[in-house]
Amino acid sequence: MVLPRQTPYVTPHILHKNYAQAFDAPESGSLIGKDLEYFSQAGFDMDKITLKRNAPVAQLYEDAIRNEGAIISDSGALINFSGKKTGRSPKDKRIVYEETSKDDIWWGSVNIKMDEHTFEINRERAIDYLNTRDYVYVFDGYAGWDPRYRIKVRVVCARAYHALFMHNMLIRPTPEQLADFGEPDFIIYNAGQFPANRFTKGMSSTTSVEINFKRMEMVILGTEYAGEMKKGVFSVMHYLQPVKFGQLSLHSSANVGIEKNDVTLFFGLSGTGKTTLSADPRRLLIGDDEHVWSDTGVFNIEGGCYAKCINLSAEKEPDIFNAIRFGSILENVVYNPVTRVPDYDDVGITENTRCAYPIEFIAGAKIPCVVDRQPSNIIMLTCDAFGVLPPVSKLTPEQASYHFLAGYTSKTPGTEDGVLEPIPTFSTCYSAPFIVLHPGRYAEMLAERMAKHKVDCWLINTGWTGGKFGSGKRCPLKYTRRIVDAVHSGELAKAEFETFGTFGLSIPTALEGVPRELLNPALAWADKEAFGKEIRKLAVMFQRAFALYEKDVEIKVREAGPVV
Ligand SMILES: Nc1ncnc2c1ncn2[C@@H]1O[C@H](COP(=O)(O)OP(=O)(O)OP(=O)(O)O)[C@@H](O)[C@H]1O
Ligand SMILES: O=C([O-])CC(=O)C(=O)O
Ligand SMILES: [Ca+2]
Ligand SMILES: [Mn+2]
Repeated sequence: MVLPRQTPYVTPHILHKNYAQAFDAPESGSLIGKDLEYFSQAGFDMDKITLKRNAPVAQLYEDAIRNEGAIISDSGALINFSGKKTGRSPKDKRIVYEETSKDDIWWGSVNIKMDEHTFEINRERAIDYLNTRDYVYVFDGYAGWDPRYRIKVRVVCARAYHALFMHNMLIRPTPEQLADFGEPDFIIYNAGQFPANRFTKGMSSTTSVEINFKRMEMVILGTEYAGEMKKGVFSVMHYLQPVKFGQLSLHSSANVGIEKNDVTLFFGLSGTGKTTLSADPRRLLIGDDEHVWSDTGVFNIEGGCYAKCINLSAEKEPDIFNAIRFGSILENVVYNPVTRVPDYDDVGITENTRCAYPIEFIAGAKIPCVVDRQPSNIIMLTCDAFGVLPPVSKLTPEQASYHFLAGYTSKTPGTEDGVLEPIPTFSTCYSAPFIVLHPGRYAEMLAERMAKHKVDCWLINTGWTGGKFGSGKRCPLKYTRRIVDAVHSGELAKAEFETFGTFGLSIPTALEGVPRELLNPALAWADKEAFGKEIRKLAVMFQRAFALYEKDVEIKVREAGPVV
C-alpha cells in the first residue's frame, strides 16, 4: 500500500512508515561518474552503502535524531554527544613518516612517527567499518577563504553529526562549485565509533588519529570528538601554507574594525579567549580559530566557529549565544528534558562543551572571510593560572618572538582528554598540539611580517588575578574587553608605561575603567611574599621551556625573557 505523503489522520504505526519514506527520499547531491569511481577505488562497497554527499542540514538533523539519539534544543540547535571522548586525544595522534614530508616535520612528542604500512592497516579498518553502515556521509568543502591558497577537503564519515559539524566548519561550496569539485586535496576518513586495534604496531590505545602527508589523508578511529577533524584540517594547513605556499598559518582568531578597518590577530592556545574576544560588536569577525597571514592580508581557514559553551550567557557573550539556532551543533551540553533548554553551567558531561555554527550566524561576520590588509595589532592571549602576569603589557619585537616561541598558558580543563584543573604549559607558537614544522620556521616568518608591517604586539592575560588558581579569580571579562577596546582605539598605545619586574614587561600605569591594582599584579596580590615566590617560580619555568629554542634564536630574543 502506498500512503499519501500528508495523511492528516494516521495511526502512529503508519506515521512511522510514512517517516521512513520521507527519510529515504532521493538524496540530493548523489554521486555520479568520476566521484562514484573514486569511492569504489577507495574500497567502498557501493552495492551495500548509500552515500549522502553534502546532504541538506534538515536531512542531517533527521538522520542524527533517528539514528544517533540527537535532540533539538529550544532554540533549534542540534544537541549531540560524542561518547566517551569529549576532547582531543593528542597522545594518540600520529604523523606518517614518509619521504615527501619527513625532512620538514618536527618529530618528537607532538609529531609521533607512524610507518606507512600501519597507516594502510588503519585506513583499511576505517573503510571496512564504513562499509558496514547503511549510510555513509560525505562532505566536500574548502579550507582557506583566499582562492589562491585554499584546498579542497573531503570528509567521509558514518555519523550525520560529524557531517553536519564539517558542513559548519569548512567553507561550504556553492552548487556550481560542488558540481565540478573534482579531486579533493585532503581526505578525512572518520570511523570514530570503531576502535583501533590496540595490537596494531605503535598504537597506544583504542584511539588513533593519524595524518599522512603523502597520501594527503587522515584516519580517525576510536574517538567521536568532532574537534579532531577540525584540527586535522588545521594540521594540514600548518604544513602546506609555509611549505608549499610560503604563507604563515596561525592558531588565532581575527577581526577587523568597522570604523578604521584595522585588522587584529589574537593568538592563543585553547581556552584563552580567541573566540570570546574576537566576537566584538565594534568589529567584524574574520574568524575565531585558524588563520593565514598571507603576503596580501589575512584569511580564515574555516567556514565556521567552534565556541566553548561553559557558563555561556546571553549577557556576557551575546553574539555567540545568538548563534545557537537551527543548523548549529551543541556538543555534549546537558539540557532540560522537559523544556529542551541547554544548561550551560552543567559540567556533568564535560567542561569542554562546544557549539559549532557557520560563521554567518555571527551578526557581524566579514564574509568572505578575507581582508586584503595587513594586521595593525597582534594580541597574544595567555591564561595564567599563577595570577602573576599583568592583564596587559606591550611587547617589543624581541619579546613578541620570545613569547610566541615560549607559548605560555595554562591548559584549562576539558579540551584535552584528562586535563581536570588548569596546568601550566608551554605550547610553542600557541599551537603545539597541531604544530608540524620546527617552531623556529613559524617564528621567523612572524618576526619578518611584524617588522615589515610595523605591527604592535600586546600580551593579554585572561587568566587569574590577585592570587593563583584557587585563591585569586579569573580576570573579569568586562576588564579584558575594556583592555582590548583600548588597544583598538589607540588609547593604550598612548598610555604611560612602567616596567614590570622579573619579566621586564611594559605595563600601563592607568586605564580608565580598569582598577589600578588590577593592572599591576604586584599590587593585586594581598600576600606580597607569595606573589614574589610565584613569579619567580613561573620565570624559572619559562627559562626551562625556552632552553629548547635558545640555540635557534638571536641573543636579543633570548634576552627578552624573564630574569630571575
Ligand atoms: N577575561 C576573560 N577573557 C576571555 N575569556 C574569558 C575571560 N574570563 C572567562 N573567560 C571564558 O574563557 C573561555 C575562553 O574560551 P574561548 O572559546 O574564547 O577559547 P579559544 O581561545 O577560542 O579556545 P579554542 O582554541 O579551544 O577554541 C570562555 O568560556 C570565556 O567565557
Ligand atoms: O580543537 C579543539 O577541540 C578545540 C580547539 O579549537 C582547540 O583545542 O584549540
Ligand atoms: Ca575557539
Ligand atoms: Mn583552537
